[in-house]
Amino acid sequence: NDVLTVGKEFRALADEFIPREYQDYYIHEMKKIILNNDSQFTVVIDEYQPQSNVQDEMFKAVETYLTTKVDESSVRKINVCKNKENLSVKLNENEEIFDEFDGVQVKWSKIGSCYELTFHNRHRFMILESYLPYVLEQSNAIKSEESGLKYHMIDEKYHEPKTVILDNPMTFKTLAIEPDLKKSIIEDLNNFKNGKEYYRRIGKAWKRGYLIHGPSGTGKSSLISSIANYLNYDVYDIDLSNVDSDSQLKNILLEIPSKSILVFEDFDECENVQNRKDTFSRLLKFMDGMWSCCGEERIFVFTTKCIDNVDYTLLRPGRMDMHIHMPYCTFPAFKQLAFNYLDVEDHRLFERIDELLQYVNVTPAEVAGELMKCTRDPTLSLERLVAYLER
Ligand SMILES: Nc1ncnc2c1ncn2[C@@H]1O[C@H](COP(=O)(O)OP(=O)(O)OP(=O)(O)O)[C@@H](O)[C@H]1O
Repeated sequence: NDVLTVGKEFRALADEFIPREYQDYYIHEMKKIILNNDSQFTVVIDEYQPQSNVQDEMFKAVETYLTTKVDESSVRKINVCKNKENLSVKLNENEEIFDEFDGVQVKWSKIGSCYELTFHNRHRFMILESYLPYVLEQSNAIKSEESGLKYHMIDEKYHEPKTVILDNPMTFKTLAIEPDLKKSIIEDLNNFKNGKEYYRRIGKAWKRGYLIHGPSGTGKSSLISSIANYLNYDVYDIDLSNVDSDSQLKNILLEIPSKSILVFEDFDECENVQNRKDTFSRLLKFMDGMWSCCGEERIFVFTTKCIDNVDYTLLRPGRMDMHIHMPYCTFPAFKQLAFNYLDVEDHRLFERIDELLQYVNVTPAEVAGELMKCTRDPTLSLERLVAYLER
């Protein structure tokens, strides 16, 4: 209607001022301008979250996604940057990239420190509901394909985390624990992974807390690697003993992206007891409070060698979603290790080993160590293990 009204007024003016032969051309062009302005919709994605210096997840995702879309031949200038392992091409300021999704054309441009996404108004719903989630998904896929899972160590005053590729092949297939326990952990992870709607409905942050306890060598770290490999999440190992202020802790936790496992290993073994208690109570407040809503899809893992050392506040119902006890080696766990290391599913010595494991406290790490000594001769290897257990 607006276009029609303006069009009529324009024709009246045109009759007066524009020669007849040019009138149709001008009216046509003007309608195009009005329609264009009226029908374009722009989504702006800022680099930083409001009032903070934390880089926005969506911004990072767009940046990663667009590296695969930059057509070097069509832009005037490109930024090539070394991003840890590889070179990547970035969209330069004021350049544009066109993309197509489901038959819909969209335009990305970099304006200052923002990305702008422009498309026809009538696709607004589809872009917000499908295209942007698709960009996020693609960027996650690109990231994990590019580099594999990462292990980040965060300590000492948190400047830059030290990052290495998580190259631990431990999975739930090779992890030696009681089959029922394994099953219940996998079920819990599946429920968590598919629980977005559920967490939203019950009004809780989409996170899960595991307390893993057991003596050294029972596989606490191996379990964490299995979880990371299963969910395809990066691991952030956080040393609480070096975090000494509220804002430092908040910054650490806010910087960690979603789809991450935050590990607080041996959190009860900090030398400075007071420091540990303070940081720990802040962490619990953070987990309970509004800050925990800032990042989604996060798993918090606390490990300890001795649950008796753990403060009651952490054990209270509702704090940790699951307490996982990693025991000394049981017979089913041994069978898994024998299969992993010797490729043996049954053997005449298994009965004796089963008997011995009922009263010998030996860790899976020790059993694995014994089995590894002679993998080419399973019988000899098992005989050595029997001798070790008897000793
Ligand atoms: N349950 C297990 N299943 C398979 N391998 C295991 C298991 N437990 C230990 N191992 C083997 O022993 C090694 C050491 O175990 P791991 O580091 O996971 O134990 P941990 O409980 O985290 O020990 P710590 O408390 O000293 O950190 C692992 O790399 C793995 O090879």
